[in-house]
Amino acid sequence: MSLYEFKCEIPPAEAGAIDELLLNHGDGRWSVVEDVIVQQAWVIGVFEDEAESWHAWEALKGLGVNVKGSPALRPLADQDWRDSYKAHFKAWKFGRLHWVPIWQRDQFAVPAGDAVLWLDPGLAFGTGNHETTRLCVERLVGLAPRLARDARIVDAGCGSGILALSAVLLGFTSVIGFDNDPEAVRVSRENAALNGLQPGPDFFVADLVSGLRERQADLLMANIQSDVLIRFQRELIAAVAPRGTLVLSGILAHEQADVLQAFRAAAPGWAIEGRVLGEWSDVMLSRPAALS
Ligand SMILES: C[S@@+](CC[C@H](N)C(=O)[O-])C[C@H]1O[C@@H](n2cnc3c(N)ncnc32)[C@H](O)[C@@H]1O
Repeated sequence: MSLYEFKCEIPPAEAGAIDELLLNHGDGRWSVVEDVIVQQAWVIGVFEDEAESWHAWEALKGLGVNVKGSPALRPLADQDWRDSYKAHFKAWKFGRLHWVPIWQRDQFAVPAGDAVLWLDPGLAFGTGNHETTRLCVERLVGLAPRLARDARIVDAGCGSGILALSAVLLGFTSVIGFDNDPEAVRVSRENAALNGLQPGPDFFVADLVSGLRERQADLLMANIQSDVLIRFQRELIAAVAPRGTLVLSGILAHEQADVLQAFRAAAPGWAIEGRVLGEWSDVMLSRPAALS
């Protein structure tokens, strides 16, 4: 059976709002793909036939989605469907770390003194070409010099494993990652193997309750959407060790004030601050050594 890909460019500044609209509307056939390097964004849907594609397109326009240009519809061969995500992953760097698609391994020259994480995200989230991942990576790289090599690093909602694997690349030896999507855990393990990081981080299937139960992290990163972060704030806060840090991402810029307010109230005495990157933002909390 041939599937059809329906793709249309959207204004990049509206990508976050459109993503949220689709999430609220509950139509999982569409996704928003952004390339923050070339500043372009698209809505992409995969459908069983042409008629269904056009029907879904009309429904999408009915939601008031602002599009740029004309949509493109094309049949997908099985291999196309499996590989369509590859068009949206571009190599990028921060400091001396590079994140590079595995299919560029033969062409990519790693500059002397730099380190590279080869990634095949498959259908899991986490190429780094999204602001939410970049915000976390920048926090991780920024905090790394202040952390002991055996600091306990936790990547909650690991997606492709990019954050946990980056931590290993930075030299951390006690790293775990979990996700409630078994496919993400499979992809994370595969990415660990691609980089020869075996034994790499311990990746396992868990949600924020089971994954954080009785856990103490020196750095806990959770790039998950705002409502989920707020719903599980008790579990997230409880899993941070004294002097530890909690990095929250996946927060639309307009939601940041709500997340700051919720976590400030739930973690009195902790330092808290946030940054904004485009339409997205993060929140970082630092637990004091002891609460008076
Ligand atoms: C935005 S992706 C982040 C992936 C990666 N950590 C990154 O920074 O690019 C969020 C991930 O969290 C997972 N997730 C969502 N809700 C979760 C929950 N309640 N417990 C565990 N994982 C969850 C999703 O399956 C997804 O893989």
